[in-house]
Amino acid sequence: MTTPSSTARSRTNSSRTSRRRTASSGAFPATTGMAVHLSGLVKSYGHVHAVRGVDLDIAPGEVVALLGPNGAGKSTTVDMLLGLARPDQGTVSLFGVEPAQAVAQGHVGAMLQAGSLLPDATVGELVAMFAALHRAPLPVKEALERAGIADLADRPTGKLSGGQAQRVRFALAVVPDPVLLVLDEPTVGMDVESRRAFWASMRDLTAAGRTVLFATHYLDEADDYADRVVLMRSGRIIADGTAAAIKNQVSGRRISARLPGADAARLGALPGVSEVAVHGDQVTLHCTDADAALRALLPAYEQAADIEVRSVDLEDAVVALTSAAEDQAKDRAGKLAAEDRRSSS
Ligand SMILES: Nc1ncnc2c1ncn2[C@@H]1O[C@H](COP(=O)(O)OP(=O)(O)OP(=O)(O)O)[C@@H](O)[C@H]1O
Repeated sequence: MTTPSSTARSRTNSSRTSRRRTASSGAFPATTGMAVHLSGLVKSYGHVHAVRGVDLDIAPGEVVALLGPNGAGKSTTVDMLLGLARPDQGTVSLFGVEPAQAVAQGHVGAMLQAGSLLPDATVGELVAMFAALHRAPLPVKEALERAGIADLADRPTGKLSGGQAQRVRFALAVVPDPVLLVLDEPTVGMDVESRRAFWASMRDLTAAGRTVLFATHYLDEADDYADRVVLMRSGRIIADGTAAAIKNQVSGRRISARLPGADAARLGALPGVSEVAVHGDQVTLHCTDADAALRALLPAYEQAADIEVRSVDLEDAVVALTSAAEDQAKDRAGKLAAEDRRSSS
C-alpha cells in the first residue's frame, strides 16, 4: 500500500542515492578514503569505561545518526573523532588523515554540546573571526543565512537565547564549508520551528554530498534524516544499519488502548502478548501476534476505547535493543562474579 509517508520515504531514498553519487563524483576538494574510519577505539576516565572498543567506517556522502542512552559514550566517541580527546587505544582517520590535519584543511565542521561563545562579540563578528581561520570559508552572510540567524548578526552572543546560541554554533560548523559535519545533539534547546528550519538547511547541505554524523536523543530526527543509524550502549556499538533494519531487529506490533481498571497480569496472559505497560488508564501491549491479542482483548474488555495497532517504531526498537544489551551485560557480570566466587572457594 502506498501511504503519504511511504511516498515521502521513497522520495527521500532516491535523493539519498543521488547524494552519494554527487559525493563520489568529486563535487568537493579532493579527499580520499573513508570519511570516517574508527578502529578499536577505547577511552576510560579513571574507573569509567566510556568507550570500550568502537569500530566504525562512514563512507563519503553518508548521513549517520549516533544514538544511545545517556552515558553510552557518544560524546566521547565524537571527541576522539575530532581529535579533542586522545584514545587510550585505537586509531581515528578522517579522509585518510589524522583529525587535526583534516580540521586544518577545512574538511571538518563541528557543533559540540559544550563551549561558550565569546560573549562580547556580536554573532557576525564571531562567525567572521572563525571564517578567517579557514582557507576557503563560506561568505559570513551565507553561513548566517544557512543557520537562519541573518537577523541576529549584530546581537552580542551573550544576549542570545539557548536555541539562538545553538544556531550560532551551527553557523560556526558550516562556515569552513566542510565536507564532513559532526554534530553532537545539534537541535537541543531549539523550538519546533527552529528544529524544522535546521533540518531543512541540513537537507540542502547533504543534498550536495556532504557527510554528516550527528548524535541525538530525538529518534524522529534519526528516522527522518539518517541513511544509517548507529546505536551505542555502555561504550559499544550494539546495532548498525538503516532505521528500517534496526526496527526489523525488534519483531511484533504494539496495541495501545484506553482501558480503565486494567489488570496488567491478566493482560499479560492474553495470547500473542509479550509485554504490558500500564500508565493510568492507558495500556500498551507489546505483541508477538497482534491479531490474536486483539481478538482476545475485545471480548475480555468491552470498555476498551481509542484502540490503535501500530508497527514497531525506532523508539521501541532502541529501547528494546538497549535494554537487551543491558540484560546481557548484567548476565556477563553475574557469570564473571560467579566464576570469581568458584575460583576463590
Ligand atoms: N571528562 C570526563 N571525565 C570523567 N568521566 C567522563 C568524562 N567524559 C565522559 N565521562 C563519562 O563517560 C561516560 C560516557 O559519557 P559520554 O558523554 O560519552 O556519553 P553520551 O552517550 O554522550 O551521553 P549523553 O547522551 O548524556 O550526552 C559517562 O559515564 C560519562 O560520565
